Amino acid sequence: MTTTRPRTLAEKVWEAHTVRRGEGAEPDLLYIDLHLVHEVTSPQAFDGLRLAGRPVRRPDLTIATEDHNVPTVDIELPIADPVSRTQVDTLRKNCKEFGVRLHPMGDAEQGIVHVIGPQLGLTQPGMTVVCGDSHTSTHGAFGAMAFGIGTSEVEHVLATQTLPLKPFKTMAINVDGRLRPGVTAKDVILAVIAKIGTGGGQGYVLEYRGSAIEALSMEARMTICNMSIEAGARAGMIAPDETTFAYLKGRPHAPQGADWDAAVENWKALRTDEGAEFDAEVHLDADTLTPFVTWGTNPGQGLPLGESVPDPARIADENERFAAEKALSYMDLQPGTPLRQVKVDTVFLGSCTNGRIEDLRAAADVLQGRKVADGVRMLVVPGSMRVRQAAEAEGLDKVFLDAGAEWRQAGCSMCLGMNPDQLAPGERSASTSNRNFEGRQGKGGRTHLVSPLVAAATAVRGTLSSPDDLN
Ligand SMILES: CC(C)[C@H](C(=O)O)[C@@H](O)C(=O)O
Ligand code: SF4
Repeated sequence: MTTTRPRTLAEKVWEAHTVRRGEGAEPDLLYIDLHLVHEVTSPQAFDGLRLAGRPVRRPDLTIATEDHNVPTVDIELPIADPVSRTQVDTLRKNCKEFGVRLHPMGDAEQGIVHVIGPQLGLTQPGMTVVCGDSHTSTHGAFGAMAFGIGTSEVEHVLATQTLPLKPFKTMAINVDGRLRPGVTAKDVILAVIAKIGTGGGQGYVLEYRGSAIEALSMEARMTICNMSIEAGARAGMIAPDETTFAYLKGRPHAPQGADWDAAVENWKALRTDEGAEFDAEVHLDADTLTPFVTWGTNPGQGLPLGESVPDPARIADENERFAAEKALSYMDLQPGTPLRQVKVDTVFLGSCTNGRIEDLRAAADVLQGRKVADGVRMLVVPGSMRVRQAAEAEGLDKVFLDAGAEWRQAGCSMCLGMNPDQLAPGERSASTSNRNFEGRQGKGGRTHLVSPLVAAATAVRGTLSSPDDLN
Protein backbone atom coordinates (compact mmCIF):
# COMPACT_ATOMS: atom_id res chain seq x y z
CA MET A 1 0.00 0.00 0.00
CA THR A 2 1.31 3.44 -0.84
CA THR A 3 0.63 6.34 1.45
CA THR A 4 0.24 9.64 -0.36
CA ARG A 5 1.69 12.75 1.13
CA PRO A 6 -0.84 15.47 1.99
CA ARG A 7 -1.26 17.78 -0.98
CA THR A 8 -2.70 21.23 -1.61
CA LEU A 9 -5.61 21.73 -4.00
CA ALA A 10 -3.23 23.32 -6.52
CA GLU A 11 -0.87 20.34 -6.40
CA LYS A 12 -3.74 17.92 -6.94
CA VAL A 13 -4.96 19.67 -10.06
CA TRP A 14 -1.42 20.10 -11.37
CA GLU A 15 -0.48 16.47 -10.88
CA ALA A 16 -3.70 15.24 -12.47
CA HIS A 17 -2.78 17.16 -15.63
CA THR A 18 0.92 16.36 -15.87
CA VAL A 19 1.40 14.57 -19.17
CA ARG A 20 5.13 14.42 -18.66
CA ARG A 21 7.07 15.43 -15.56
CA GLY A 22 10.09 17.64 -16.28
CA GLU A 23 13.48 16.36 -15.18
CA GLY A 24 15.71 18.73 -13.23
CA ALA A 25 15.16 22.29 -14.45
CA GLU A 26 12.84 21.18 -17.21
CA PRO A 27 9.20 22.28 -17.07
CA ASP A 28 6.32 19.83 -16.71
CA LEU A 29 4.05 19.31 -19.68
CA LEU A 30 0.47 20.10 -18.63
CA TYR A 31 -2.71 19.03 -20.37
CA ILE A 32 -5.16 21.90 -20.88
CA ASP A 33 -8.89 21.23 -20.48
CA LEU A 34 -10.29 24.55 -21.62
CA HIS A 35 -8.79 27.24 -23.84
CA LEU A 36 -10.56 30.58 -23.97
CA VAL A 37 -9.76 32.98 -26.79
CA HIS A 38 -10.41 36.68 -27.48
CA GLU A 39 -9.52 39.07 -30.27
CA VAL A 40 -6.53 40.82 -28.68
CA THR A 41 -4.04 38.03 -28.00
CA SER A 42 -4.96 35.47 -30.65
CA PRO A 43 -4.10 36.89 -34.12
CA GLN A 44 -0.38 35.99 -34.14
CA ALA A 45 -1.10 32.61 -32.59
CA PHE A 46 -3.43 31.70 -35.47
CA ASP A 47 -0.89 33.14 -37.92
CA GLY A 48 1.71 30.81 -36.45
CA LEU A 49 -0.53 27.80 -36.95
CA ARG A 50 -1.23 28.81 -40.51
CA LEU A 51 2.48 29.21 -41.27
CA ALA A 52 3.25 25.78 -39.85
CA GLY A 53 0.26 24.22 -41.60
CA ARG A 54 -1.17 22.97 -38.30
CA PRO A 55 -4.84 22.62 -37.37
CA VAL A 56 -6.27 23.49 -33.95
CA ARG A 57 -5.75 20.25 -32.05
CA ARG A 58 -8.97 20.36 -29.98
CA PRO A 59 -11.45 22.91 -31.36
CA ASP A 60 -14.00 21.30 -29.03
CA LEU A 61 -12.00 22.51 -26.01
CA THR A 62 -11.51 25.98 -27.47
CA ILE A 63 -14.03 28.82 -27.38
CA ALA A 64 -13.76 32.42 -28.51
CA THR A 65 -15.61 35.65 -27.80
CA GLU A 66 -15.35 39.31 -28.76
CA ASP A 67 -14.96 41.52 -25.72
CA HIS A 68 -12.10 44.03 -25.50
CA ASN A 69 -12.58 46.00 -28.69
CA VAL A 70 -16.33 46.01 -28.94
CA PRO A 71 -18.42 49.14 -28.50
CA THR A 72 -21.30 48.92 -26.01
CA VAL A 73 -23.74 51.07 -28.00
CA ASP A 74 -24.90 50.77 -31.62
CA ILE A 75 -23.44 47.28 -31.89
CA GLU A 76 -25.32 46.64 -35.13
CA LEU A 77 -23.14 49.24 -36.88
CA PRO A 78 -19.62 48.44 -38.16
CA ILE A 79 -16.94 49.17 -35.53
CA ALA A 80 -15.75 52.72 -36.22
CA ASP A 81 -12.16 52.38 -35.01
CA PRO A 82 -10.11 50.66 -37.75
CA VAL A 83 -7.73 48.87 -35.35
CA SER A 84 -10.58 47.43 -33.29
CA ARG A 85 -12.51 46.48 -36.42
CA THR A 86 -9.51 44.63 -37.88
CA GLN A 87 -8.93 42.85 -34.58
CA VAL A 88 -12.54 41.60 -34.44
CA ASP A 89 -12.70 40.73 -38.16
CA THR A 90 -9.46 38.77 -37.83
CA LEU A 91 -10.86 36.73 -34.95
CA ARG A 92 -13.95 35.95 -37.02
CA LYS A 93 -11.85 34.78 -39.98
CA ASN A 94 -9.54 32.72 -37.79
CA CYS A 95 -12.37 31.00 -35.93
CA LYS A 96 -14.08 30.17 -39.21
CA GLU A 97 -10.90 28.82 -40.81
CA PHE A 98 -9.86 26.74 -37.79
CA GLY A 99 -13.31 25.57 -36.74
CA VAL A 100 -13.38 27.35 -33.37
CA ARG A 101 -16.74 28.25 -31.82
CA LEU A 102 -17.08 32.03 -31.60
CA HIS A 103 -19.61 34.24 -29.87
CA PRO A 104 -19.57 37.48 -31.84
CA MET A 105 -21.01 40.83 -30.90
CA GLY A 106 -24.79 40.64 -30.67
CA ASP A 107 -24.80 36.87 -30.03
CA ALA A 108 -26.81 35.74 -27.00
CA GLU A 109 -23.71 34.09 -25.46
CA GLN A 110 -21.28 36.94 -26.19
CA GLY A 111 -19.56 38.65 -23.31
CA ILE A 112 -16.31 39.08 -21.46
CA VAL A 113 -14.33 35.87 -21.77
CA HIS A 114 -14.15 35.35 -18.00
CA VAL A 115 -17.87 35.88 -17.57
CA ILE A 116 -19.03 33.51 -20.30
CA GLY A 117 -16.86 30.48 -19.36
CA PRO A 118 -18.45 30.03 -15.93
CA GLN A 119 -21.87 31.06 -17.18
CA LEU A 120 -21.90 28.32 -19.81
CA GLY A 121 -20.70 25.76 -17.29
CA LEU A 122 -17.49 25.32 -19.31
CA THR A 123 -15.35 26.20 -16.30
CA GLN A 124 -15.45 23.27 -13.88
CA PRO A 125 -13.65 22.16 -10.71
CA GLY A 126 -10.30 20.47 -11.18
CA MET A 127 -9.79 21.69 -14.74
CA THR A 128 -6.82 23.46 -16.24
CA VAL A 129 -8.06 26.63 -17.94
CA VAL A 130 -5.93 29.04 -19.96
CA CYS A 131 -6.49 32.17 -22.00
CA GLY A 132 -4.24 34.82 -23.48
CA ASP A 133 -5.46 37.12 -20.73
CA SER A 134 -4.17 37.77 -17.26
CA HIS A 135 -7.55 37.69 -15.54
CA THR A 136 -8.04 34.03 -16.41
CA SER A 137 -7.40 33.60 -12.69
CA THR A 138 -11.14 34.33 -12.32
CA HIS A 139 -11.97 30.70 -13.19
CA GLY A 140 -9.98 29.49 -10.18
CA ALA A 141 -13.08 30.31 -8.13
CA PHE A 142 -14.36 26.88 -9.22
CA GLY A 143 -11.28 25.04 -7.98
CA ALA A 144 -9.74 25.08 -11.45
CA MET A 145 -6.07 25.84 -12.15
CA ALA A 146 -6.64 28.84 -14.36
CA PHE A 147 -4.00 31.26 -15.56
CA GLY A 148 -3.16 33.77 -18.27
CA ILE A 149 -0.68 32.93 -21.01
CA GLY A 150 1.21 34.89 -23.68
CA THR A 151 0.50 34.78 -27.40
CA SER A 152 3.23 32.21 -28.20
CA GLU A 153 1.77 29.97 -25.51
CA VAL A 154 -1.68 30.48 -27.03
CA GLU A 155 -0.25 29.08 -30.25
CA HIS A 156 1.27 26.14 -28.37
CA VAL A 157 -2.05 25.30 -26.74
CA LEU A 158 -3.97 25.69 -30.01
CA ALA A 159 -1.54 23.31 -31.69
CA THR A 160 -1.08 20.70 -28.96
CA GLN A 161 -3.63 21.27 -26.16
CA THR A 162 -0.65 21.17 -23.77
CA LEU A 163 1.69 23.69 -22.20
CA PRO A 164 5.23 23.32 -20.78
CA LEU A 165 5.28 24.96 -17.35
CA LYS A 166 7.17 24.92 -14.06
CA PRO A 167 4.98 24.33 -11.01
CA PHE A 168 3.86 27.43 -9.12
CA LYS A 169 4.61 27.96 -5.44
CA THR A 170 1.56 27.84 -3.16
CA MET A 171 0.25 30.52 -0.80
CA ALA A 172 -2.76 30.18 1.49
CA ILE A 173 -4.81 33.33 2.02
CA ASN A 174 -6.88 32.55 5.11
CA VAL A 175 -9.86 34.86 5.58
CA ASP A 176 -11.76 33.95 8.72
CA GLY A 177 -14.73 35.55 10.45
CA ARG A 178 -17.75 37.28 8.97
CA LEU A 179 -17.96 40.19 6.60
CA ARG A 180 -20.03 43.07 7.94
CA PRO A 181 -23.04 44.23 5.91
CA GLY A 182 -21.87 46.45 3.05
CA VAL A 183 -18.45 44.80 2.90
CA THR A 184 -17.96 42.73 -0.23
CA ALA A 185 -15.57 40.37 -1.97
CA LYS A 186 -14.05 43.39 -3.74
CA ASP A 187 -13.13 44.90 -0.39
CA VAL A 188 -11.56 41.60 0.69
CA ILE A 189 -9.33 41.36 -2.35
CA LEU A 190 -8.35 45.04 -2.26
CA ALA A 191 -7.40 44.54 1.39
CA VAL A 192 -5.41 41.41 0.51
CA ILE A 193 -3.48 43.27 -2.19
CA ALA A 194 -2.87 46.26 0.08
CA LYS A 195 -1.48 43.80 2.63
CA ILE A 196 0.79 41.63 0.49
CA GLY A 197 1.52 44.23 -2.19
CA THR A 198 1.30 44.08 -5.98
CA GLY A 199 4.36 41.82 -6.05
CA GLY A 200 3.47 39.78 -2.97
CA GLY A 201 1.99 36.89 -4.93
CA GLN A 202 4.73 36.61 -7.54
CA GLY A 203 5.32 33.01 -8.60
CA TYR A 204 2.48 31.73 -6.42
CA VAL A 205 -0.93 30.28 -6.87
CA LEU A 206 -3.06 31.71 -4.08
CA GLU A 207 -5.61 29.51 -2.37
CA TYR A 208 -8.31 31.56 -0.62
CA ARG A 209 -9.80 29.67 2.28
CA GLY A 210 -11.40 30.15 5.68
CA SER A 211 -14.94 30.72 6.91
CA ALA A 212 -15.38 34.11 5.20
CA ILE A 213 -14.49 32.62 1.81
CA GLU A 214 -16.73 29.59 2.32
CA ALA A 215 -19.66 31.93 2.99
CA LEU A 216 -19.25 33.71 -0.36
CA SER A 217 -21.36 33.15 -3.47
CA MET A 218 -19.67 31.95 -6.67
CA GLU A 219 -19.85 35.43 -8.13
CA ALA A 220 -18.09 36.91 -5.12
CA ARG A 221 -15.47 34.15 -5.28
CA MET A 222 -14.86 35.04 -8.92
CA THR A 223 -14.30 38.68 -7.94
CA ILE A 224 -11.61 37.58 -5.50
CA CYS A 225 -9.85 35.11 -7.79
CA ASN A 226 -10.04 37.62 -10.65
CA MET A 227 -7.74 40.07 -8.86
CA SER A 228 -5.15 37.50 -7.74
CA ILE A 229 -3.15 38.70 -10.69
CA GLU A 230 -3.07 42.23 -9.23
CA ALA A 231 -1.12 40.79 -6.30
CA GLY A 232 1.36 39.47 -8.86
CA ALA A 233 0.16 35.86 -8.52
CA ARG A 234 -0.09 33.38 -11.40
CA ALA A 235 -3.48 32.12 -10.29
CA GLY A 236 -6.03 32.10 -7.48
CA MET A 237 -8.14 29.16 -6.36
CA ILE A 238 -10.98 28.28 -4.05
CA ALA A 239 -11.87 24.69 -3.20
CA PRO A 240 -15.20 23.64 -4.74
CA ASP A 241 -18.10 23.00 -2.36
CA GLU A 242 -21.91 22.86 -2.35
CA THR A 243 -22.05 26.51 -3.47
CA THR A 244 -19.94 25.62 -6.51
CA PHE A 245 -22.01 22.57 -7.38
CA ALA A 246 -25.28 24.46 -7.02
CA TYR A 247 -23.99 27.19 -9.36
CA LEU A 248 -22.92 24.68 -12.00
CA LYS A 249 -25.87 22.32 -11.93
CA GLY A 250 -27.98 22.55 -15.08
CA ARG A 251 -25.64 24.91 -16.96
CA PRO A 252 -25.35 24.17 -20.69
CA HIS A 253 -21.95 22.42 -20.48
CA ALA A 254 -22.19 20.96 -16.99
CA PRO A 255 -22.32 17.15 -16.82
CA GLN A 256 -25.83 15.69 -16.64
CA GLY A 257 -27.56 12.74 -14.96
CA ALA A 258 -25.22 9.99 -13.79
CA ASP A 259 -22.23 11.94 -15.14
CA TRP A 260 -23.18 14.81 -12.87
CA ASP A 261 -23.24 12.59 -9.76
CA ALA A 262 -19.89 11.05 -10.68
CA ALA A 263 -18.39 14.48 -11.34
CA VAL A 264 -19.56 15.84 -7.98
CA GLU A 265 -18.03 12.80 -6.23
CA ASN A 266 -14.68 13.57 -7.87
CA TRP A 267 -14.93 17.29 -7.24
CA LYS A 268 -15.45 16.71 -3.53
CA ALA A 269 -11.88 15.37 -3.31
CA LEU A 270 -10.54 18.70 -4.61
CA ARG A 271 -9.57 20.14 -1.25
CA THR A 272 -6.25 20.82 0.37
CA ASP A 273 -5.47 17.81 2.57
CA GLU A 274 -5.13 18.13 6.30
CA GLY A 275 -1.44 18.67 7.00
CA ALA A 276 -0.52 19.83 3.49
CA GLU A 277 2.05 22.59 3.53
CA PHE A 278 1.90 25.86 1.65
CA ASP A 279 5.06 27.74 0.73
CA ALA A 280 3.56 30.82 2.40
CA GLU A 281 0.48 31.73 4.47
CA VAL A 282 -1.34 34.99 5.08
CA HIS A 283 -4.19 35.67 7.54
CA LEU A 284 -6.94 38.25 7.32
CA ASP A 285 -9.73 38.93 9.78
CA ALA A 286 -13.01 39.40 7.90
CA ASP A 287 -14.75 41.09 10.87
CA THR A 288 -12.42 44.08 10.79
CA LEU A 289 -12.81 44.85 7.08
CA THR A 290 -14.67 47.92 5.82
CA PRO A 291 -15.29 49.19 2.27
CA PHE A 292 -11.96 49.68 0.55
CA VAL A 293 -11.01 52.11 -2.22
CA THR A 294 -7.76 52.79 -4.05
CA TRP A 295 -6.21 56.25 -3.98
CA GLY A 296 -3.18 55.54 -6.18
CA THR A 297 -2.10 54.08 -9.49
CA ASN A 298 -1.66 50.46 -8.57
CA PRO A 299 -4.23 48.17 -6.97
CA GLY A 300 -2.13 47.87 -3.80
CA GLN A 301 -2.45 51.59 -3.09
CA GLY A 302 -5.76 51.27 -1.30
CA LEU A 303 -7.28 52.18 2.08
CA PRO A 304 -10.56 51.88 3.96
CA LEU A 305 -13.01 54.48 2.66
CA GLY A 306 -13.12 56.09 6.13
CA GLU A 307 -9.46 57.12 5.91
CA SER A 308 -7.69 60.00 4.21
CA VAL A 309 -5.31 60.30 1.28
CA PRO A 310 -1.97 59.22 2.74
CA ASP A 311 0.94 61.57 3.28
CA PRO A 312 4.00 60.25 1.39
CA ALA A 313 6.25 62.07 3.89
CA ARG A 314 5.12 59.53 6.49
CA ILE A 315 6.01 56.49 4.40
CA ALA A 316 9.26 55.03 5.69
CA ASP A 317 10.18 52.89 2.69
CA GLU A 318 11.85 55.06 0.08
CA ASN A 319 10.50 53.23 -2.97
CA GLU A 320 6.98 53.24 -1.60
CA ARG A 321 7.25 56.92 -0.71
CA PHE A 322 8.37 57.78 -4.23
CA ALA A 323 5.60 55.65 -5.74
CA ALA A 324 3.02 57.37 -3.52
CA GLU A 325 4.27 60.86 -4.47
CA LYS A 326 4.11 60.00 -8.14
CA ALA A 327 0.66 58.45 -7.77
CA LEU A 328 -0.77 61.43 -5.88
CA SER A 329 0.56 63.81 -8.47
CA TYR A 330 -1.03 61.81 -11.32
CA MET A 331 -4.25 61.39 -9.34
CA ASP A 332 -4.25 65.10 -8.40
CA LEU A 333 -4.89 64.34 -4.73
CA GLN A 334 -3.70 66.18 -1.63
CA PRO A 335 -2.40 64.25 1.39
CA GLY A 336 -4.85 64.36 4.29
CA THR A 337 -7.98 64.77 2.15
CA PRO A 338 -10.69 62.44 3.51
CA LEU A 339 -11.33 59.85 0.79
CA ARG A 340 -15.06 60.52 1.18
CA GLN A 341 -14.48 64.05 -0.13
CA VAL A 342 -12.92 62.93 -3.40
CA LYS A 343 -15.24 64.01 -6.22
CA VAL A 344 -15.70 61.83 -9.31
CA ASP A 345 -16.94 62.57 -12.83
CA THR A 346 -17.72 59.02 -13.90
CA VAL A 347 -18.85 55.79 -12.31
CA PHE A 348 -18.21 52.54 -14.16
CA LEU A 349 -20.08 49.42 -13.09
CA GLY A 350 -18.91 46.41 -15.06
CA SER A 351 -15.85 44.29 -16.08
CA CYS A 352 -14.88 40.67 -15.42
CA THR A 353 -14.31 41.67 -11.78
CA ASN A 354 -17.79 43.03 -11.04
CA GLY A 355 -19.99 42.80 -14.12
CA ARG A 356 -22.07 39.78 -13.14
CA ILE A 357 -25.74 39.70 -12.18
CA GLU A 358 -25.16 39.88 -8.41
CA ASP A 359 -23.00 42.95 -8.86
CA LEU A 360 -25.73 44.63 -10.87
CA ARG A 361 -28.34 43.62 -8.29
CA ALA A 362 -26.26 45.04 -5.45
CA ALA A 363 -25.80 48.36 -7.23
CA ALA A 364 -29.44 48.54 -8.32
CA ASP A 365 -30.52 47.99 -4.75
CA VAL A 366 -28.64 51.13 -3.73
CA LEU A 367 -29.85 53.15 -6.73
CA GLN A 368 -33.49 52.18 -6.37
CA GLY A 369 -35.50 55.39 -5.98
CA ARG A 370 -32.35 57.53 -6.07
CA LYS A 371 -30.65 59.66 -8.71
CA VAL A 372 -27.14 59.84 -10.03
CA ALA A 373 -25.68 63.18 -8.86
CA ASP A 374 -25.68 66.15 -11.24
CA GLY A 375 -22.55 66.25 -13.32
CA VAL A 376 -21.78 62.56 -12.80
CA ARG A 377 -22.15 60.02 -15.59
CA MET A 378 -22.68 56.39 -14.70
CA LEU A 379 -22.12 53.55 -17.15
CA VAL A 380 -23.63 50.18 -16.35
CA VAL A 381 -22.11 47.52 -18.58
CA PRO A 382 -23.18 43.91 -18.08
CA GLY A 383 -20.35 41.40 -18.36
CA SER A 384 -22.25 39.32 -20.88
CA MET A 385 -25.40 39.37 -22.97
CA ARG A 386 -26.89 36.76 -20.63
CA VAL A 387 -26.22 39.02 -17.65
CA ARG A 388 -27.88 41.84 -19.56
CA GLN A 389 -30.87 39.67 -20.33
CA ALA A 390 -31.18 38.45 -16.73
CA ALA A 391 -30.95 42.02 -15.44
CA GLU A 392 -33.67 43.15 -17.82
CA ALA A 393 -35.90 40.26 -16.78
CA GLU A 394 -35.62 41.54 -13.20
CA GLY A 395 -36.18 45.15 -14.19
CA LEU A 396 -32.72 46.28 -13.14
CA ASP A 397 -32.24 48.18 -16.41
CA LYS A 398 -35.22 50.35 -15.38
CA VAL A 399 -33.67 51.07 -12.00
CA PHE A 400 -30.43 52.19 -13.64
CA LEU A 401 -32.15 54.23 -16.33
CA ASP A 402 -34.54 55.87 -13.85
CA ALA A 403 -31.56 56.83 -11.73
CA GLY A 404 -30.00 58.50 -14.76
CA ALA A 405 -27.34 55.87 -15.55
CA GLU A 406 -26.57 54.50 -19.01
CA TRP A 407 -27.53 50.90 -19.75
CA ARG A 408 -25.10 49.32 -22.20
CA GLN A 409 -24.39 46.17 -24.23
CA ALA A 410 -21.84 43.62 -22.97
CA GLY A 411 -18.06 44.00 -23.19
CA CYS A 412 -14.89 45.05 -21.36
CA SER A 413 -15.94 48.65 -21.93
CA MET A 414 -14.32 51.24 -19.68
CA CYS A 415 -12.22 48.67 -17.86
CA LEU A 416 -9.54 49.51 -20.40
CA GLY A 417 -9.03 52.04 -23.16
CA MET A 418 -9.38 49.69 -26.15
CA ASN A 419 -12.89 50.70 -27.18
CA PRO A 420 -14.93 53.91 -27.30
CA ASP A 421 -15.81 53.86 -23.55
CA GLN A 422 -13.01 55.95 -22.07
CA LEU A 423 -12.29 58.67 -19.55
CA ALA A 424 -11.25 62.05 -20.95
CA PRO A 425 -7.86 63.38 -19.79
CA GLY A 426 -8.11 64.55 -16.17
CA GLU A 427 -11.44 62.81 -15.57
CA ARG A 428 -11.83 60.82 -12.38
CA SER A 429 -13.78 57.60 -12.01
CA ALA A 430 -15.01 55.24 -9.36
CA SER A 431 -14.70 51.93 -11.15
CA THR A 432 -15.60 48.36 -10.26
CA SER A 433 -12.82 47.07 -12.54
CA ASN A 434 -9.44 45.73 -11.46
CA ARG A 435 -6.69 48.04 -12.71
CA ASN A 436 -5.93 51.67 -11.95
CA PHE A 437 -2.65 52.20 -13.81
CA GLU A 438 -1.98 55.59 -15.39
CA GLY A 439 -4.15 55.85 -18.49
CA ARG A 440 -5.86 52.51 -17.97
CA GLN A 441 -9.35 53.88 -18.62
CA GLY A 442 -8.20 56.46 -21.16
CA LYS A 443 -5.21 58.76 -21.47
CA GLY A 444 -4.93 61.01 -18.41
CA GLY A 445 -7.90 59.32 -16.72
CA ARG A 446 -7.83 58.80 -12.93
CA THR A 447 -9.25 55.60 -11.52
CA HIS A 448 -10.43 54.66 -8.03
CA LEU A 449 -11.15 50.94 -7.74
CA VAL A 450 -14.29 50.24 -5.72
CA SER A 451 -16.99 47.63 -5.06
CA PRO A 452 -20.40 47.77 -6.80
CA LEU A 453 -21.97 49.08 -3.58
CA VAL A 454 -19.43 51.88 -3.30
CA ALA A 455 -19.81 52.60 -7.03
CA ALA A 456 -23.57 53.05 -6.68
CA ALA A 457 -23.37 55.18 -3.53
CA THR A 458 -20.64 57.28 -5.13
CA ALA A 459 -22.84 57.86 -8.18
CA VAL A 460 -25.56 59.24 -5.90
CA ARG A 461 -23.36 61.48 -3.78
CA GLY A 462 -20.79 62.42 -6.39
CA THR A 463 -17.93 61.74 -3.98
CA LEU A 464 -16.46 58.38 -2.92
CA SER A 465 -19.14 56.95 -0.61
CA SER A 466 -20.63 53.78 0.79
CA PRO A 467 -24.36 53.02 1.02
CA ASP A 468 -24.23 53.94 4.74
CA ASP A 469 -23.53 57.53 3.72
CA LEU A 470 -26.93 57.70 2.01
CA ASN A 471 -29.00 57.27 5.17
C1 LIG B 1 -5.81 42.72 -23.44
C2 LIG B 1 -5.44 41.66 -22.46
C3 LIG B 1 -4.20 40.98 -22.95
C4 LIG B 1 -5.32 42.19 -21.04
C5 LIG B 1 -4.91 41.15 -20.00
O1 LIG B 1 -4.18 40.22 -20.26
O2 LIG B 1 -5.30 41.25 -18.88
C6 LIG B 1 -6.63 42.83 -20.61
O3 LIG B 1 -7.66 41.91 -20.49
C7 LIG B 1 -6.43 43.57 -19.33
O4 LIG B 1 -7.25 43.42 -18.42
O5 LIG B 1 -5.47 44.33 -19.23
S1 SF4 C 1 -12.97 43.30 -18.34
FE1 SF4 C 1 -11.04 44.31 -18.06
S2 SF4 C 1 -9.79 42.94 -16.87
FE2 SF4 C 1 -11.49 41.76 -17.69
S3 SF4 C 1 -10.69 40.87 -19.55
FE3 SF4 C 1 -11.70 42.79 -20.10
S4 SF4 C 1 -10.08 44.32 -20.07
FE4 SF4 C 1 -9.28 42.51 -19.00
